[in-house]
Amino acid sequence: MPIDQTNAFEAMQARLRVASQLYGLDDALFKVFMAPSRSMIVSLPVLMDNGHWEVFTGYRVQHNVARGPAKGGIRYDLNVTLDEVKALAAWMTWKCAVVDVPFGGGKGGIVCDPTRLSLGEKERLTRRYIAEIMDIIGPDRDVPAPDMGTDAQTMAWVLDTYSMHVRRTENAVVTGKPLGLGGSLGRAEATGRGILITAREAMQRLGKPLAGATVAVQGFGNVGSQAARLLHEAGARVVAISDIQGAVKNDRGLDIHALLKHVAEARTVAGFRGAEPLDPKTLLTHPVDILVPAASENQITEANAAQVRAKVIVEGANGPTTPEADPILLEHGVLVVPDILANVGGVTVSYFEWVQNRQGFYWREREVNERLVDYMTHAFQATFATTDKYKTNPRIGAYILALDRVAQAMRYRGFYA
Ligand SMILES: NC(=O)C1=CN([C@@H]2O[C@H](COP(=O)(O)OP(=O)(O)OC[C@H]3O[C@@H](n4cnc5c(N)ncnc54)[C@H](O)[C@@H]3O)[C@@H](O)[C@H]2O)C=CC1
Ligand SMILES: O=C(O)CCC(=O)C(=O)O
Repeated sequence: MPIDQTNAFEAMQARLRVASQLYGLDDALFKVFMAPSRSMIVSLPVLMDNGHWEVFTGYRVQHNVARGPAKGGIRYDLNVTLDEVKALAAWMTWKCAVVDVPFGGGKGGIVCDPTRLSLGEKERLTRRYIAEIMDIIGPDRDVPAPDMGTDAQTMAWVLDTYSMHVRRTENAVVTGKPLGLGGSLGRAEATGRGILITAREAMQRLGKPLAGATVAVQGFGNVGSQAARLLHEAGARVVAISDIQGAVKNDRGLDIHALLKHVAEARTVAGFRGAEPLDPKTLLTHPVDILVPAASENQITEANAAQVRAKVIVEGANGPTTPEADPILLEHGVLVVPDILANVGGVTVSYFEWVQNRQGFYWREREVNERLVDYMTHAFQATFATTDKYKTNPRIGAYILALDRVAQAMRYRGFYA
């Protein structure tokens, strides 16, 4: 039966099906992996600044916890659906296994437009959400983190609300916190740093240096802005960037530090003086060596995949490529570093943050970054070794690597299928 290409959960299942068949996964485990182990839907009444009550819908999904507590971000966005959160939770299971950190997969979301909430409304919404999902989260159960529309301040409210309920300060309940509350050095830029690490590895596979390579980045939030900055600092030439409001280009290379200053004030890349405006629709097909989709799902589709001119795609976003686009990119010789490998930098440093909270001993930034390079280069090598072993593409290689590790944990725990 054809799948709905724009349904993120069906897109995850489609890749899982291919990987499971190639790997020879038994039917029972396949069925377990095809559905999340727990989905919670909560209704969140919030007193708005205008004196009226709004009722928001929130979700927390735990896909699999065989390897450890569920781990994954919280998304605030109007397009959040249960199926999207189920997909994001499953991707967290696979990511944590690919990079071999001892977590399962979880994710949360609230249907809201965070740009239209005041700080106070956002705080009340976050606190109500955490109070509602209180029973299923915790340092040994499920550890949230930031995702689209949430940030370190949101995580501070998560920590505080949870701590008020358990009547002690529990900073390991959430990661991506401010530094002064037990956050880790390096977490804010970790997903971007992971993109730098995997982009360098991918270019090396093509026998090309990263320095001098041209780059286009879709999305200039937490992930896209840090990826652009770090790639720029590593000597790559970032020539095009877009966000939800517009896009800019400069063939000689954008000055990313100046662009960051502009965005801090203007809240968009549009209007940046050191660049020309670009039609945002053409960002993904801009002629570059490396394309970094770092915005949202379903951006590279059957409709535009053949026009992609990049040699390498490093998927900063979760699920930016639809299943139908995969074979088209492959046919055109584009090397895709899949999301469940390319964007694991965030969860890896979240793991380091959780370890530091539990140790009560904090690491230097250099130690965090060196460990991140170590974890991610291992994950990259293991993914490509699996890809070669199964004669498949890197996305399916990453799924096979992950499901092998999760299946092994399931069997150790007594799931003898
Ligand atoms: N924050 C994190 O640590 C991690 C985030 N991710 C994924 O990375 C992606 C981005 O997340 P964040 O940077 O945290 O979100 P964010 O909310 O900080 O930034 C999102 C950016 O994408 C832009 N954007 C949204 N739709 C767009 C479109 N259609 N075209 C161009 N730009 C668009 C927004 O304007 C904004 O600049 C998401 O898929 C998220 O799940 C993955 C791993 C970790
Ligand atoms: O840092 C984390 O725990 C998870 C971040 C996240 O939501 C993701 O990797 O998609």
